[in-house]
Parts: sequence; C-alpha cells; structure tokens
Amino acid sequence: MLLDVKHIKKVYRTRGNETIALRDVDFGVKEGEFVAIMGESGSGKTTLLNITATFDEPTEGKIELNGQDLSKIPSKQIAQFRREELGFVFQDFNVLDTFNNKDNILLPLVLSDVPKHEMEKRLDEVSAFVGIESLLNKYPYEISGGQRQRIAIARALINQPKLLLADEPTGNLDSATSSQILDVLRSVNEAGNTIMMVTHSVKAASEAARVLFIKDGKIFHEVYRGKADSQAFQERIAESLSVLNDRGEK
Ligand SMILES: Nc1ncnc2c1ncn2[C@@H]1O[C@H](COP(=O)(O)OP(=O)(O)OP(=O)(O)O)[C@@H](O)[C@H]1O
Repeated sequence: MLLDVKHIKKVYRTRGNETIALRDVDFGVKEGEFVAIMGESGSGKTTLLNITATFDEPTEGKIELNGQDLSKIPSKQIAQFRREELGFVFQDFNVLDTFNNKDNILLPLVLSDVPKHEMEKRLDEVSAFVGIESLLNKYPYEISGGQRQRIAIARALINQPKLLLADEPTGNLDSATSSQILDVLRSVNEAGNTIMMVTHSVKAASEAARVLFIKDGKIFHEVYRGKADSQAFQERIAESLSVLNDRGEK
C-alpha cells in the first residue's frame, strides 16, 4: 500500500466545543490508484486531506506514506517532505502572481536545490505533458483559470511526488474547462501517478477508479469503477450520493 490511513480520529477543540471531524477512518491507496473522496459539506473531507498532507495531525490513529509514519517526521523536515513526496492541486490554483509561470513550476525544485540542467529537463517534460509550453513566460494573471490549473498541475508534478492530493480541482472552472482538466488528471494517473482527490462533482469523481463516500466523519460506502463506462459509473456515484443524503434526512 502506498498510503495507509489507519484508524484516524480527529477532534477539533475550540473554546470548550468539541467537533469530531473524523472517526475511525481506515483505508489504503495503492501505488498508481486514483481515488476520489465525496461527501456532504462538513463531512470531514478537507480534514482528511489536510492530515494526509501533513498540514494537521490526527487525534488518534496514524498515516503512513510508503511505510513512513507521518507523525514521526521531525517538524524541521516537514516542509521538505511535503515538497518532495507530495504534490498539491487546489480549487483556487494557488499559483503566485509575482512569479511567471515557469518560475511557479520550478519553485519546488529551487527550494530543493535541484541542479539547473535537471530543472530544465523536468520543466520540458512536464510542460509538454500538461500542454503549457506556450504559457511559460507569461504570468498567472495573464492566463485563464484552466491554464492556471495546468500550471498548478505541472508544479505539483515537477518533483515527481509519490502522491498527488487534489482538493476540488475543477471547483472554480466552467464545465468545458473542467473536462479538459479532468483529461489532464486522467493522463497524469495513466502515467503511473497516484491521486487522491476530494470533489463534489460526480463527473470529476467518475475519473477515479474508486470513490469513497464520507458521512459524519466516517467512511460510509465505496464504489469501484470496474469495467463500467464513464456514464454508468457516474450513475452509480449519483445513486450512492442519494443514498448518503437520504439516510442523512431520516
Ligand atoms: N479548524 C477547525 N476547528 C474546528 N472545527 C473544524 C475545523 N475545521 C473543520 N472543522 C469542523 O470539522 C467538520 C469537518 O469539516 P471539513 O472541513 O473537514 O468538512 P468538508 O467535508 O471538507 O466540508 P466542505 O465540503 O464544506 O469543504 C465540520 O463540522 C467542521 O465544522
């Protein structure tokens, strides 16, 4: 298993209030898998992603990436770990307007002291893969949302991370652009990269091979695409969501 999420519980304590955001969440992600996580607002998806990303720590349980217990990484090495082992794609792109697109993509390599010729080689590869060669010398504010998300995906891939974490990557895009970004994510996965993606979108989730449904901080259900085509898988996902919501209303 590349990612092992072991009996995670997360309790937020704020001024006497206690919120149990995750309870006994337990699953694994194999190398090369594409897993989507769905659930209603407040069900714990972002909490799970944040803990996997080492932005936060579980109250109980542990997460291992390639056998490495995330809680054992010394705090001084956390930033380096994130930069070298994980890639991030967010809803709001998180690219820096003060750098041009090329420097945005290269930033993780600069911070990791990768030699210049290696940087150029990886930049060429990743730019061709994501289809952004003509955008490299522009700035993020000069390009469209979909193009910005491509830059963010290139930046996430440039360090050849073990795991790509995506939080609602099509949330700020129109449907045509979303489809293009989903195509990119599919090819990223087909090239062997492991992806864990939080999404509200049935269409986005249907790109994954497996969808986990979270409800009230617990994994409630999961579906595998198997041999289903995209349309059939979307119907199954939508059906699972309606069961999830129905039971919530009772
Ligand atoms: N920093 C925090 N302090 C206290 N409670 C929090 C904090 N972050 C999240 N929560 C609570 O934990 C629960 C899970 O929240 P989380 O953000 O993980 O849900 P989500 O499924 O990602 O929701 P959304 O789809 O709206 O982003 C919610 O009840 C939320 O109010």
